[in-house]
Amino acid sequence: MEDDDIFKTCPQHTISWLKGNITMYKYLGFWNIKSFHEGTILAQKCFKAEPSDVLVSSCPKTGTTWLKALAFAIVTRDKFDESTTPLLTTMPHDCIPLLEHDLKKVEDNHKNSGFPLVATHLPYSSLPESLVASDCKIVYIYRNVKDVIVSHYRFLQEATKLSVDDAPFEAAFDDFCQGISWCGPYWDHILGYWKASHERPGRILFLKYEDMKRDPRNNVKRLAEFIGYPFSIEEEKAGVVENIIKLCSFENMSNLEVNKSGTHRPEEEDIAIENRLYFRKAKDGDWENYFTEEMKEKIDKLIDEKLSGTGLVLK
Ligand SMILES: Nc1ncnc2c1ncn2[C@@H]1O[C@H](COP(=O)(O)OS(=O)(=O)O)[C@@H](OP(=O)(O)O)[C@H]1O
Repeated sequence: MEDDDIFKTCPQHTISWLKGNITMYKYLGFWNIKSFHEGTILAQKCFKAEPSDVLVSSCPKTGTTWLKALAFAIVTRDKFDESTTPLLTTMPHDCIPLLEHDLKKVEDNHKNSGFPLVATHLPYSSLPESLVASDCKIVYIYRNVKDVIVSHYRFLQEATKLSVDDAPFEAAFDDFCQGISWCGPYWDHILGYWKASHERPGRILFLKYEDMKRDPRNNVKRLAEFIGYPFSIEEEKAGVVENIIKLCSFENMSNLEVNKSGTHRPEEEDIAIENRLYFRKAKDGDWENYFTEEMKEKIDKLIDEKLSGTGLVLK
């Protein structure tokens, strides 16, 4: 089937709380805008994984930007230090190519640079076959569902330049609960990777946003070790772990000029986003400022049902 025919026949949803500014399509079980689905199809057809690839994966609004910054700083620390790293002048999303959008850049890296990091928001079931069949390492970050709902809502509301009053949170919450969110259903996205991690132990590292905030040192060390760039004893003594944590901290990143005034993908009208929108509050529990008691009960019940027996906690 031609790509255009696929999108004529698959379910679509024009987001009412964004005044119809965004239409999402449900393809292979997950919601996204058309251009990212098209990029997915291309990656599925063409991408050939290399054993050295390290996939940095997430559902949007779960800590992707932070994880990308950390992974980039870890992998490039032999080349750059805190005063020379590209992270000072380039926003983290522009430091790691996105599989479903920047395939050519990923392929160039394979040929020319040996840079191992590849980012994706793809659900596990949509990953290109060669990647699933390979032994590439996958790092997956996730976050409590209530803060993801608020982060998702505020990001799209700001990106579409609507005021909070013009974009009712209740409708955004209802869509999310129906699974209609960027790369949603959120629970299915996580469960795909979670189940795969049990089928292939040692292949997928799960990092929880809240755990990383509570204990960045241990989690950054786990990350570095897992992706094959462990810190030496000398590096630890010299404070390299702490320096990377500080460099990638919300406080530091959100105050860099590039992240205050730059734009991500400025040349692409449909997805150009001001960098500052990727750095909002980074507070655990901001959901309490948005949720009614009823909403809290509804999402807790839904997540209990969806994750029952899996061992995952998303509250
Ligand atoms: N460095 C750092 N440390 C901790 N937290 C950070 C950092 N950078 C971004 N953020 C917060 O992450 C939330 C955005 O999630 P994502 O980066 O996954 O968004 S996206 O998928 O890339 O659009 C969003 O959370 P909310 O503030 O709750 O909306 C960002 O503020």
